[in-house]
Amino acid sequence: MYELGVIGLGHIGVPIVNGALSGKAVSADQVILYGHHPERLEPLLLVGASAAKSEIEVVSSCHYLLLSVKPQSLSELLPKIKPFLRPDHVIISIAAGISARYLKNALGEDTKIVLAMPNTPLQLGFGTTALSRIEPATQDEFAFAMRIFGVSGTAEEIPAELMNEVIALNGSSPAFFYRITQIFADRASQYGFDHETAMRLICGSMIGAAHMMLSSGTSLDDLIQAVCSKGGTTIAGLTAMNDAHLDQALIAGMEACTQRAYELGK
Ligand SMILES: NC(=O)C1=CN([C@@H]2O[C@H](COP(=O)(O)OP(=O)(O)OC[C@H]3O[C@@H](n4cnc5c(N)ncnc54)[C@H](OP(=O)(O)O)[C@@H]3O)[C@@H](O)[C@H]2O)C=CC1
Ligand SMILES: O=C(O)[C@@H]1CCC=N1
Repeated sequence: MYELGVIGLGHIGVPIVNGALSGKAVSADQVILYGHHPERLEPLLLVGASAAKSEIEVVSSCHYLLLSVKPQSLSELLPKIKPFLRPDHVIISIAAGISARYLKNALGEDTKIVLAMPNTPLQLGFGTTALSRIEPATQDEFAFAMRIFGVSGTAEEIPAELMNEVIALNGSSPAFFYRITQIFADRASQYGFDHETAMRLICGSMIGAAHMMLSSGTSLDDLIQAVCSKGGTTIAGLTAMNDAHLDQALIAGMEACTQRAYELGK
């Protein structure tokens, strides 16, 4: 019996397994994998994980089952695996919008579930994952899931009712931040900066600002004030951004992200 089985090894599945192995949350000989693209599994097999020939083989031979397929693939996958589930199985689902109710309707009322929303920076050890324990999964089982993600960054327990809303905060937000950075970088290149220099300056400022927000003990208002010299450049920039409806653009993005999660879970 393997401790961790994984079905679906794509953009996020592979880095989750990589991180869990290198962070020693689970040992490679305790991991069995099944994905549609065998070449993506190869680096994981080289370090000692096992490959299954089917979804059923994974389910039949693991305790924790990480589902990292797209939400749209679950309607086909869940009925396939249901006959092979045992009461001790713990399903760890990272599928955006897929609630515990959806999973229990498909797999059975007593299914042990952990919902998790990770993000891709976990591939560099800077992930932030939000997790929720669903009864009857035990605290020890939840702790295992927390470790799987926590070794690749940080892991936070959140209420299950907020799993869709958290996607805008961590799951999808890296892409929002990349897009904002792209806008800054494109403008910087028009000013004459080479791309690499601009990226170092912009991203370095983002990292510095993030540290200030998390560790300086100063409120967001006071941090903003400290940058805004009276009559200076920052207040001019912020005023123009506010006049161009920055708040509305970002809030609309968050709302569309959350709305899509609810649609995917129907
Ligand atoms: N990408 C991200 O940043 C994040 C993604 N998520 C969630 O993670 C999940 C995966 O997303 P992502 O990695 O981006 O998607 P990908 O499409 O990159 O990966 C999913 C993989 O699962 C494969 N797959 C589908 N059905 C099966 C099956 N029955 N057996 C084995 N493999 C299967 C797909 O193969 P095929 O190519 O044939 O479809 C694909 O390779 C989604 O539910 C998403 O909501 C959560 C947080 C962040
Ligand atoms: O875009 C998506 O649907 C997934 C979920 C969060 C990040 N990527």
